[in-house]
Amino acid sequence: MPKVSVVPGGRWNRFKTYSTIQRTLEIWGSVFAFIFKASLDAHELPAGGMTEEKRVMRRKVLAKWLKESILRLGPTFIKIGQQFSTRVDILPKEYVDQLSELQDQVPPFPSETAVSTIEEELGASVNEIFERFDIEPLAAASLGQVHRACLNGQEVVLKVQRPGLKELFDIDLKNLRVIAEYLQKVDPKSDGAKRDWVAIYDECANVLYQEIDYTKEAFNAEKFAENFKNMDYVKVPEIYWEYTTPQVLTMEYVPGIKINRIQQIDKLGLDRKRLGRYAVESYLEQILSHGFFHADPHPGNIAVDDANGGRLIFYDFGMMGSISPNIREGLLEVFYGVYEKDPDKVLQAMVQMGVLVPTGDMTAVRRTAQFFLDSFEERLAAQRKEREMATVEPGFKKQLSKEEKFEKKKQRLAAIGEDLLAIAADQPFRFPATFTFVVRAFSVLDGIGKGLDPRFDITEIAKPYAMELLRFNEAGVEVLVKDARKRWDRQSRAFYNVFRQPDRVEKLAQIIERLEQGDLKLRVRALESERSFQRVAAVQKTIGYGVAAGSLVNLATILHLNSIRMPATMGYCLCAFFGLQILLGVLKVKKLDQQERLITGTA
Ligand SMILES: Nc1ncnc2c1ncn2[C@@H]1O[C@H](COP(=O)(O)OP(=O)(O)OP(=O)(O)O)[C@@H](O)[C@H]1O
Repeated sequence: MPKVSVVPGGRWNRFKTYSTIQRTLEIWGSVFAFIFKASLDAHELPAGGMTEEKRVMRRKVLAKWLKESILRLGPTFIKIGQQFSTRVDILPKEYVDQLSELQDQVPPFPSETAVSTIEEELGASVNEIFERFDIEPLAAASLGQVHRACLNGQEVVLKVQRPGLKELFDIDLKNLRVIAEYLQKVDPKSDGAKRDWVAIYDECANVLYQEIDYTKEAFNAEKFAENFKNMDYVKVPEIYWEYTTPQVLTMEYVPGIKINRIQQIDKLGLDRKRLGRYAVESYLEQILSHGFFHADPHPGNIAVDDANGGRLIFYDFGMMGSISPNIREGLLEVFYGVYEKDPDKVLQAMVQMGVLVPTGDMTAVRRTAQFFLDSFEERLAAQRKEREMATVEPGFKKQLSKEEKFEKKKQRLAAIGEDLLAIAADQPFRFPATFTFVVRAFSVLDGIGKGLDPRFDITEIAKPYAMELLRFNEAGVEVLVKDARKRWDRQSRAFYNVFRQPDRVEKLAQIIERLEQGDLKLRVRALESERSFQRVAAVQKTIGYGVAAGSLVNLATILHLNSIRMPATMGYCLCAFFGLQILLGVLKVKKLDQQERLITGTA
């Protein structure tokens, strides 16, 4: 049996060696415990009946348990958990919140192990290489730890990887692949491109293996630094390539104050508002101009110092995102569409980017886009008003009561509920992983910005900056030229149409004639009936599973009574499988009923 050496720390750290079987059992133990807890939550009715609040509370408790299990299971799961903490498209909010806390909670490993890794990788003793080497680590992280040293008179830091990671990843990922394949089969949303668990697994595995090669991180850091070479408000530590290997990364020591340490930033006398603006602008620059962005901007990875009147220091380039030029152009087009409050422009850009797949019924999508553009505008106006009030009357903040919030939510749902359900049924949106990282980056930035300046408004900073990019950046100019061309085409078409009116009347008459003759058919979409059919199908399927489970339990019992053990056990197992399907079916029907109640306003 292959043995893997794992370092001390949590449960995964307790043993020096780990067998594949032990590790597999540990992983599956946690998986089954999670399934058991989740099904208990789904079944057990709390006192006083189930309410949305109680459901959220149960999800919170389970999500917390999951986070703790992930920490017990160690690096592979922590890193995958961190990746999932961006997937608002896959996980409920409570899970996303808990998984976002998975940073920097990993214990360090013995410094002697770090020293022997450095000596093995660099081929000499630390005393020979460095004038000084700090045995006490500066920081510990999930995949490695950071030590300070002095090299040829320069202050440097060395990021040293935990030993045995590759072997641990190999075992863990084999097990995770089995889980992904199972989810692919049982998740009703995993058909086609809707939620491809195996593809998600492949993506996670790929990112993980990339992260344990520090030469890739060094390369990313240099590319990032090169992109920002003309902007002195961004600092990236310089790489010492001669002392960098896949497991040891040596770079310039750039101390700074973490961007969420407000008091310390104030002590340095830095302009917090300006730092918040820099953070947003640097991200717009990365996403819209460079197409290469830091995909993990948590406050541990961004610091500030007082050089050049206050600058941002970026650490950790293990997880970077790339955006192709056509997506960048598409994003600028979306932005331009939002700016112009034109839903067609926004949708067209989304189709071009492959985020929206035109389905038969695009009216629901268009109406929803219009609705969101209007409410976005409304929200901005309300915020503007609130700010104005706050200047006149310091401390003013309009707080909506719980009832008011609920009423607003109900009104919103009543306005577009039907369309949202149609979109949910057609599933025309595709959400590539890169986008989830972009969304996550901006939501983290929003948090960072609000910490720095309570009046921080990401949209206000983004608007003029993105408009500038639109005017001066190559992709932006392309967007404007395309738009001008489209406007010109529309105007010339309108001019041409003036002379084509008689033709059109003739065509209309022909269509009416064909309708009368039955050559043409109108397709009418009745969303209510579609939903009813969906419910009937779900009920029918569940009844089918019930019949199968009932027959199997009878058959297995007869076999068992006649001491035909093996087939009887198989019968019981199959019966349990069908039982699980019944449970999933019942949950699905319940969910459909709940949606229906929301939409008809009978909730
Ligand atoms: N060049 C540097 N100069 C000064 N401090 C540094 C430098 N690089 C890293 N650090 C410190 O070490 C900490 C951990 O570094 P880093 O985030 O790169 O590690 P990591 O293993 O990639 O972490 P994780 O993957 O968990 O985010 C940083 O938050 C920072 O405090």
